[in-house]
Amino acid sequence: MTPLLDIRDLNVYFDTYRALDDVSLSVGKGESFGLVGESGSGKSTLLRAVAGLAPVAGGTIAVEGEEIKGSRRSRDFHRRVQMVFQDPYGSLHPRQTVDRQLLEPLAIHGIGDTEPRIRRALDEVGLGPSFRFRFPHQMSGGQRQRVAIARALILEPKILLLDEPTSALDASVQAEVLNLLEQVRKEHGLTFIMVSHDLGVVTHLCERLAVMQHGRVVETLSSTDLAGGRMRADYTRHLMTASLGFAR
Ligand SMILES: Nc1ncnc2c1ncn2[C@@H]1O[C@H](COP(=O)(O)OP(=O)(O)OP(=O)(O)O)[C@@H](O)[C@H]1O
Repeated sequence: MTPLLDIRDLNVYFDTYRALDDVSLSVGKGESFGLVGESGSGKSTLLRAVAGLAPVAGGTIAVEGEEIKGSRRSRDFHRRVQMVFQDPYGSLHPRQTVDRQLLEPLAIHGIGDTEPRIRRALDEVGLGPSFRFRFPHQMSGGQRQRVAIARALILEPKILLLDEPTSALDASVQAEVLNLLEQVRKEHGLTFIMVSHDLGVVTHLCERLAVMQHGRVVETLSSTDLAGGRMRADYTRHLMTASLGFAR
């Protein structure tokens, strides 16, 4: 079966620094796939390269078997693939209401029925209509991230690229937002590729994961194998031992 997202031999350079070094991975439809690895290993760069936000020097990215060419992403790409960033304060416009921020993608894509869509999107992320005319600074971090998720979902994409979506939030709010993500994934049959430095979060939410080190994928394995200590690479074992609560 054609993978929903297929990445082959991807290379990204920042000047002469090789941030991604021949990275290959495939993610199937409806799968929840994690990216883990130490800081600077290239996890965010991989998501950003898929989204057209990092300079790809070589390799291919295909969505539903169709190769994505160049650095500019088409409207069609954005209907299929959306990204949620770590810091919703940075990703939301500070001087626009929630309503305006949800309307924008609909307007860009020429989608009508905006009223019910905006109401539904807010409802889906657990925010009532009273949030519609608030500005980002009038909401908590968790509520802002819910708006960012609503904005990503409003175009009904197939793939969500999640870059540490809860790491800027308090521990109690993190769990709520992770549960919300899991719920919307199941309801919409979405495919997730999620970066997290928290192995506990990744094994809980993702069925499979890739372990990255120095811009390379050192190992791809299932969460069950990771939790059961059935890894091949020493680095994966090291990462797991270093992750508090997973030491064995
Ligand atoms: N725009 C950029 N310009 C120059 N170097 C960059 C840029 N973005 C990332 N890098 C470098 O590429 C490497 C990989 O960064 P990346 O953000 O992908 O790591 P990461 O695994 O997501 O780390 P973290 O968990 O800390 O977010 C790092 O050495 C980083 O300094």
